[in-house]
Amino acid sequence: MLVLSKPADEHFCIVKASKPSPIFPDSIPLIDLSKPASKNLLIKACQDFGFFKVINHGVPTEFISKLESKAMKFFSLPLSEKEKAAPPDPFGYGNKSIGPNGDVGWVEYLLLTTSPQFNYHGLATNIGENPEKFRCAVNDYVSSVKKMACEILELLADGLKIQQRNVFSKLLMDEQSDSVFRLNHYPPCPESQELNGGNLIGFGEHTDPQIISVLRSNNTSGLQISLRDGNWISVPPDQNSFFINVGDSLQVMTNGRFKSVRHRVLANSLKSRVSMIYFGGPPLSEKIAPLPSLMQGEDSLYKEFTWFEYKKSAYKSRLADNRLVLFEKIAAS
Ligand SMILES: C=C1C[C@]23C[C@@]1(O)CC[C@H]2[C@@]12CC[C@H](O)[C@@](C)(C(=O)O1)[C@H]2[C@@H]3C(=O)O
Ligand SMILES: O=C(O)CCC(=O)C(=O)O
Ligand SMILES: [Fe+2]
Repeated sequence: MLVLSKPADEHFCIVKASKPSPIFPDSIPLIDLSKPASKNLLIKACQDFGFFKVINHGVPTEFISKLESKAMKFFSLPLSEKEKAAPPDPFGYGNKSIGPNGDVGWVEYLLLTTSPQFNYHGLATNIGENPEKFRCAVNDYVSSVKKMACEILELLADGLKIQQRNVFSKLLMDEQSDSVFRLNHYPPCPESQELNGGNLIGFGEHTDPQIISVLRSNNTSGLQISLRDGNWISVPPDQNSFFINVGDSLQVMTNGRFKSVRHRVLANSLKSRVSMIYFGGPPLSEKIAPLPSLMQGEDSLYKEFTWFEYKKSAYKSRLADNRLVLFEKIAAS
């Protein structure tokens, strides 16, 4: 449970929506991974939105429900217990505070690395149940979701007519891949309804810095994506599907052809939301640059940098900052 000393709106950011955010279920691209023709739809979705929903994804329901119930069990522990796995520096339990630079939201979370070298010491002992079982549930889920993410990345490489089909997926498959896994819990916030047309922020607007993010939530709404015109649209929840975000690194590798999507989560006044997100990232030493085969006749829009450099810079930024700006080449006038 989140415990507050003052009313929620004095702690958190309220976003004013002049009119209720539209829900456009039909406009969110839907990709059926069992259909080979999905390739072209995928490319279009990454160009137009940087966001889409996948069905027939092959992730066993059992892995999803097992991990979700373990996550719920963890989040329902007394705060003093959960805090034994805190602070998130960067991995561990976090509550209201997101990142090191003052961002806050109506959320509590567990942030974990997917690295096999990571031992759950100090974290798992405080996870509220058998640490080995928890670790297994995370590993089963993450391996399966990573496989799906790699399939999507290979379809994308194909769709872009890149010869090396695994040009993106190999970065997630690399032993040194710097990928992250996050469990978020947004408790219901009854005050959120009384905020005079405003909405309490659960997770503030941002783009994900990695290559690709795979998000699954329970059946509670809250996720919104920003369209190119700046309008926010609500994403209807669907616990049987996955939502995919293009991350900043994939935007750079495609020289801006694919767009990393700005998104946020609003607190729900009645229901609690639980989400599980896999952030597929490259090894720290990997150079993030537009692929030469996508650049025929084009100049790179970005300066050269490694994932380590980008991550270091991202972790100095606020959630809502446009982190890529610092890495853009200034266009010659
Ligand atoms: C404020 C921050 C939190 C964040 C690191 C950052 O400095 C900027 C990006 C944030 C983000 C967004 C996507 C993922 O949830 C995350 C784990 C990531 O890699 O970048 C978070 C970071 C975090 O919560 O530590
Ligand atoms: O919890 C969610 O649904 C999304 C959270 C998110 O965008 C993130 O953790 O980067
Ligand atoms: Fe995100």
